Amino acid sequence: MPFTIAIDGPAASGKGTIARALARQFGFAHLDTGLLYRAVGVQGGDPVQVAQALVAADLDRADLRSAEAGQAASKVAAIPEVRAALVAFQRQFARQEPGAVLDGRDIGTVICPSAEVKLYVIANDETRAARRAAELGASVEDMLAQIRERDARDAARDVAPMVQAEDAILLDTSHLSIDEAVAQAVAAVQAARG
Ligand SMILES: Nc1ncnc2c1ncn2[C@@H]1O[C@H](COP(=O)(O)OP(=O)(O)OP(=O)(O)O)[C@@H](O)[C@H]1O
Ligand SMILES: Nc1ccn([C@@H]2O[C@H](COP(=O)(O)O)[C@@H](O)[C@H]2O)c(=O)n1
Repeated sequence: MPFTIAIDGPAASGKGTIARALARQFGFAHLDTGLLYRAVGVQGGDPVQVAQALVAADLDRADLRSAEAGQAASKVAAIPEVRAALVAFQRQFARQEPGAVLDGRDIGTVICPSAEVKLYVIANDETRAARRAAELGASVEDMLAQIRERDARDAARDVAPMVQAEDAILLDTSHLSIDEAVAQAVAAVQAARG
């Protein structure tokens, strides 16, 4: 049986950093599911048709990490038919042996509700904005406004809103270095694996 790690949380909280580190540590595959919505958001045209036609190669576009792609993603992510079109791809990915790490907003609640480990990664708004600003070379004020707008939209949508799964472990990275955050996540996975 594949071992699945589901990591959710708001923008720039450190989900992807932790997910990549766990995948490396345990030899698992990793999917940053935000890339699916970013790829749909940047392509233009009818988002539902774009989502239905999405292939893995679409996730390799160089412009998907931009702040604009993030904003576009959170708008198309509120469309139920877009989300429905992307479910099979994510669940198929999660079925890999020996395991997979998926990070996003609804992995522990909707995509992989039976995941062996669920983490909900948070950090305070100012910390997240500062980290994202440093990453993208943008202003902290702009990033703060954008992540707040995105979080509000992601939490308020009717279908698969961003919410902590009841059985998810809360990991607040506000005052943790990357190494400290990863160490806590590794410990949670090791505890679950026995
Ligand atoms: N504990 C930490 N301490 C300092 N910087 C961190 C920490 N965790 C992550 N970062 C940095 O913060 C930025 C955002 O992290 P990351 O991309 O992992 O967040 P995310 O939650 O996956 O974001 P998104 O939801 O937008 O994909 C990156 O530049 C990353 O290197
Ligand atoms: N499982 C997911 C993953 C992402 N989204 C939406 O995509 C936006 C971009 O995601 P990042 O993780 O790359 O920041 C995000 O703001 C969500 O709107 C989603 O809905 N579900």
